[in-house]
Amino acid sequence: MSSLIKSTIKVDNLTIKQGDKTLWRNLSFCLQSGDRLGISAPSGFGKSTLGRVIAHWQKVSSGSILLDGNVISTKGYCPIQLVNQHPERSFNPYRTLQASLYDAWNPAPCWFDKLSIKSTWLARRPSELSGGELARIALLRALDPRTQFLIVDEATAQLDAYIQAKIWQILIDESVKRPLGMLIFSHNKTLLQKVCTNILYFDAARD
Ligand SMILES: Nc1ncnc2c1ncn2[C@@H]1O[C@H](COP(=O)(O)OP(=O)(O)OP(=O)(O)O)[C@@H](O)[C@H]1O
Repeated sequence: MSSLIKSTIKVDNLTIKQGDKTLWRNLSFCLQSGDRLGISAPSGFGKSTLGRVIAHWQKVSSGSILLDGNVISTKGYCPIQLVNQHPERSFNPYRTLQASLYDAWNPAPCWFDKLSIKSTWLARRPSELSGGELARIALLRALDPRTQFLIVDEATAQLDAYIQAKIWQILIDESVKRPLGMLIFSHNKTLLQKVCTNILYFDAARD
C-alpha cells in the first residue's frame, strides 16, 4: 500500500438533467486516490455528461461533488481532469500543441517515449494531427502532477490495440504510484474488467 496521502471525491445525491431529460438521479459514490472505478452504460445513457459534471466543465442540477470534504474551486488548476473521445475540443485550434501542453506542465522527455508521441507533432496545431495522435497529447497534458483524479471517457478508443495496451499500463502504473484516482467510462466491458479495481454497471432501461 502506498504511504502517500490519499484524497477522496465524494459524489453525493447527484441529479443531472440535460434539456428536459434526467440522465442521472440521486447518484452517490466515492472515489479514492489509487481507485480505478469503471462505469459501464449503454450509448446515450449519460456517461460523458457525468464526466463533464465531475470535472466541473458543466454544472450539477442538484447534489454535490466534494474533494476531501470541500467544494472544488473554479479558479486555478482543477485537480480533476477529463480526457474524452474528442481531444480536438480540448485544445485551442489556433495554438501549437507545444504551447497548450507547456501551459499546463513540462513533461520530462521520457514521457514522450512512453506515450509514443513524436516531438515533431508539438510544433503543429490540433487540426494537423490524427485523432489518435491528439488523444495521446491530451492524455499527457492531463497527467500534469497537479492532477489528483483523471476521468477517461473512451479516450483511447481511437488508438490501435498495441498503443492502447501500452497507455493503459502507464495509467495503471500512475494510479498506483502517485496514487491517482481514475474514473473510466467505456462500452468495452473487457477493457474495464482488465483495468479497473471496481465497476458500476448501468444496463437497465430507466425510462
Ligand atoms: N448539449 C446537449 N443538449 C441536449 N442534450 C444533450 C447534450 N449533450 C448530450 N445530450 C443528450 O444527453 C444524453 C446523454 O449523452 P452523453 O453523451 O452523456 O451519453 P453517453 O452515455 O456518453 O453516450 P455515448 O456512449 O454514445 O458517448 C443523450 O441522449 C444526448 O443526446
